[in-house]
This record gives sequence, C-alpha cells and structure tokens, in this order.
Amino acid sequence: MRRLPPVLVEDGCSRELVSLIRTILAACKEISFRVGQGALSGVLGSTLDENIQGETQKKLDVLSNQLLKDILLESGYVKAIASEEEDSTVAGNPNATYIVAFDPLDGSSNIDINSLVGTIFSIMTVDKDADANDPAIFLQPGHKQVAAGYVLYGPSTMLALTTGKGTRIFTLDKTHGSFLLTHEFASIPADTKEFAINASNQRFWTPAMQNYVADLLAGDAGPRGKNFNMRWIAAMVGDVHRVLSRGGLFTYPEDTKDPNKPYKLRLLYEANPMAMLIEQAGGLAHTGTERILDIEPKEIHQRVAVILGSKNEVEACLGYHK
Ligand SMILES: O=P(O)(O)OC[C@H]1O[C@](O)(COP(=O)(O)O)[C@@H](O)[C@@H]1O
Ligand SMILES: [Mg+2]
Ligand SMILES: [Mg+2]
Repeated sequence: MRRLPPVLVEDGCSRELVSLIRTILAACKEISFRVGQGALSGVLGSTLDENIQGETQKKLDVLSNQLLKDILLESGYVKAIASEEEDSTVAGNPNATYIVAFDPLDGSSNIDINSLVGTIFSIMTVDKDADANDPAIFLQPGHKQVAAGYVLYGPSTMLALTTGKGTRIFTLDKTHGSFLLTHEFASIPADTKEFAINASNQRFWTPAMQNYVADLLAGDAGPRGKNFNMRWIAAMVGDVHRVLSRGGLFTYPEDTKDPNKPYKLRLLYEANPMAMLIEQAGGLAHTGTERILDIEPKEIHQRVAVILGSKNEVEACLGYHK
C-alpha cells in the first residue's frame, strides 16, 4: 500500500505543501494516541473555561488545539492559524504563504462516551507580504482552499484528504506510524436512502426543512416513494465519513432555537473543508441558498447552514427551499 507523501508528490503538490500536511498529521497522530488512551490519558472531562463561541471546552479540545498550534507555528510553514478554540488568529512565520484553519477536535460531546471524534483542517494560501497578524487573510471563499481534510479517531484512525484532485482515504498503520492509501478515490453515490439530522430541533426548522424531512419520514407511502433510514453520530466528522463511504445526506440546517445563533457549524474549519472533500468525491454541499464553497466569509468564526452529500438527494432537498 502506498504511503501519503509519494501520493501527494505524484499529484503535483509542492514540497512545502507536502511537509505542511505531514506536520498537521504529526499532531493528529499524537491526538489519536491520547484519544485511544481514553480514561488513562487523564484528559477526559471538561475544563472550567468556555471558548469565544460560548461553548464549554473539554480538556481534550484544549490539548488537541495546543498540539496543532505548537507544531504548526514552530514548523515555519504557516503565516497564521485560525482555530475553533482560539479567540482570534495566531501569527506564525511572516514570510510563509500558507494559512491553516482547523477544528482541533470535532464532536466534543462524544469524548466522554468513547465515541467518534476527529480533527478537521483547511489549507489556503496568501501573498508573501500579507500581514500575519491580520485575521482578514482568512476571509477567502472555500473554493480557494488548496487542501482540506479530516482525521477520524475511530476504531481505526483514518484520514480523508483532497488537494483538488479527488478525495482519497488513508488509514493510520499504528505499527509504523504511516498513513497508507486504503481507498484511492471516494465516489459518493448520487442516490441514497439515508439521511442525518438532529431531529430534536425539528420544531425550530424552517418550513422548507420541515416539509422535506416530513416527506422522507413518510417513506414509500409519501411523495418520495421509498423508505429512508436515519443516522446521527453527533460529530460532523463521523457523519461526513459515512456519507463519503456509502452516500447519504447530512444536514445541520438553520433553526430558531436560539435567535442569536441560527446556524451551528462553522464555515472556515467545518463547512468549507467538508464541502471540498464532498465535492471532490462527486457530491454537493450547499446552505439552502448558495454553494458553501462560494460564500465570502465575513469573520473567522462565522456559522452557516449545511446540507451536503449525495448529489440527487441534496438537489431534492434544495427543491423544497426554492
Ligand atoms: O449537539 P448536536 O446538536 O447533535 O450537534 C452536533 C454537531 O456539533 C458538532 O459537534 C460541533 O463541533 P464541535 O464539537 O467541534 O463543537 C458537530 O460536529 C456535530 O455535527
Ligand atoms: Mg466541530
Ligand atoms: Mg471542535
């Protein structure tokens, strides 16, 4: 089986980009080890702190963030980083041209129940003379990402990665510490009978989403004429991995539960990298009104509605939003 670096070199990635991706993965291997140690790691449970978004930080959120931040800033490959767990961006090498946005640990509520979590990352470029201290360098639409990926810490540790030439899946060989190519090109089936949504928010959805899900639930007796199955892992990284593996529709739509927070998922380090991975595997990623990768971000922790997955099913869902 092929190791990651030669695969990236064959794709025409620069030496620097390959090194940057390997640097991110070095931190992810350490996170994988800590997650695998579970209760023995001493980092389960919450801290007494909240992040800038008002969410309680888990000890593993903080540790994962520190590992990624330290290794990236020390590497010299990045001009700046943006993280879910950092109030603002953090400057790195002023002469570098890469910037990285990441969700150090996605699915935090799963940590204490030994369920799926992962790390999501997005890599973009900036001018050499751009100001490393200016958060605005991150405000680029997702179609400008040069690479995006996630590492899923499950029964095995897997990497889904795209540099714009398809989406590949690697598995961490823990005996050697290498990511090996185990799925050359992910291809999401256009049709599906599976969807993922947090149904406890149903009464807060827009009428369009209420109608769409009602028709899915009506099954073969309803207008869709087929029965659907439902799954919810409560970690976007796990739900997206299922969609990449066997198709499906995943959505975290707009809701009115908290009038100050109509959307849950973050654009720069959740929606954008996942949208690139999904599109590169033949799927679609939309908000209901626009393609996720075309959104012009206004701030680094911006949230968006997300509807992604199997092409025909996402289009069916969008049909209700017209
Ligand atoms: O708690 P809910 O409503 O099921 O939301 C789950 C969603 O929240 C998230 O866990 C948010 O990510 P973080 O854990 O990084 O904050 C997504 O991964 C997931 O899809
Ligand atoms: Mg997350
Ligand atoms: Mg997180």
